[in-house]
Amino acid sequence: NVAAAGGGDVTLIGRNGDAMAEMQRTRRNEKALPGIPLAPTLACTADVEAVRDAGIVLFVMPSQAQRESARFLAERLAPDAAVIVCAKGMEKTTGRLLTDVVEEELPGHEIAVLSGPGFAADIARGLPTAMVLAARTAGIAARLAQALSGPTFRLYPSTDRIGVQLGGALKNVLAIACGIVEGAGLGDSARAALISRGLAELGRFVAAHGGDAATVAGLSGLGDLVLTATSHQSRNLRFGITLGRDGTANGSGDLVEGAFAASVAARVAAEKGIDMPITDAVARIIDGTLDVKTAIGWLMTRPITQE
Ligand SMILES: NC(=O)C1=CN([C@@H]2O[C@H](COP(=O)(O)OP(=O)(O)OC[C@H]3O[C@@H](n4cnc5c(N)ncnc54)[C@H](OP(=O)(O)O)[C@@H]3O)[C@@H](O)[C@H]2O)C=CC1
Ligand SMILES: O=C(CO)COP(=O)(O)O
Repeated sequence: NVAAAGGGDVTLIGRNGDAMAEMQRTRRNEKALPGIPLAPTLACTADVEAVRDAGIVLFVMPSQAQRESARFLAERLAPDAAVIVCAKGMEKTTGRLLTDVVEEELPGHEIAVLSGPGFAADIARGLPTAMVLAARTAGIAARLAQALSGPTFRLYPSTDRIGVQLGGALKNVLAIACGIVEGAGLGDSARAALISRGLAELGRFVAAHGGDAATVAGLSGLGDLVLTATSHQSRNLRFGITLGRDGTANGSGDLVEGAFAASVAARVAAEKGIDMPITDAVARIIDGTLDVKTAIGWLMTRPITQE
């Protein structure tokens, strides 16, 4: 919707033929964006061949579907098409960054990443939103940020693809942690502590992967963490609230990217020797090997160190 509102010629390709035909006809997506009109210039189709004409392709499918989608589209993309990863996560089976995964499947294409604070419904309504577009070079990032920005959607270019995408992936884990704190009734002070100590461990994770730790203080890091740790629009926060309140959180049917990211980040952190106590606790609470009360006791009684 945003890209279309910015004046671009935009086609939304989905795999469900009936749903795409309905969206094209009614100019609504009542399931995902109830009551919000689609931009008049947005075309909706299930015909994947439409991707052949695209100069910029946004990959908005969930993290764990990025590789198979890239593989499926490889033969259909225009040779000079740039791909922008919009999912927030890491590949669960390999622990790899999504830009690396997609690059592996689509050699020769520019692979960028879009991340930061922005709920789909807010963006589609035309509420003011700012996010980050990270690419391999400053020139490519500036070109893509310019192409996708519009009057209500402002993109800041960056060259830190690692920091930007890990900010998006790990803020989901920290949003789950903040939800657990809320659901368990542990108070606003605990949430503030989690946000700032969570940001510290996110910075360590980014630096260990070769990204810029300073990136986490920006939109895709602190910005997105503040949004999803405090707004009940966030699926990750809601998942955490249920977990903190009921001790388990099965079956909302929502996509909860942080549940995948927690286990993969905890595993990678253990392998690389990165200190990630909050992420580790969230992963263990989700897999049922740690209860919330024990986790809090464990986090609070760790050795006292410099902030
Ligand atoms: N929603 C939001 O506010 C934001 C979401 N994101 C990120 O965007 C990503 C997607 O989230 P969101 O759109 O909310 O998720 P949804 O679950 O709402 O939608 C996912 C879409 O991806 C499609 N899909 C799922 N699996 C596949 C597959 N294997 N191949 C092709 N298409 C597939 C689904 O198709 P179908 O309908 O046919 O099942 C559906 O249209 C996540 O990584 C999320 O973190 C980032 C910023 C904001
Ligand atoms: O990433 C998001 C907003 O920036 C969406 O968050 P949730 O996936 O938690 O709903």
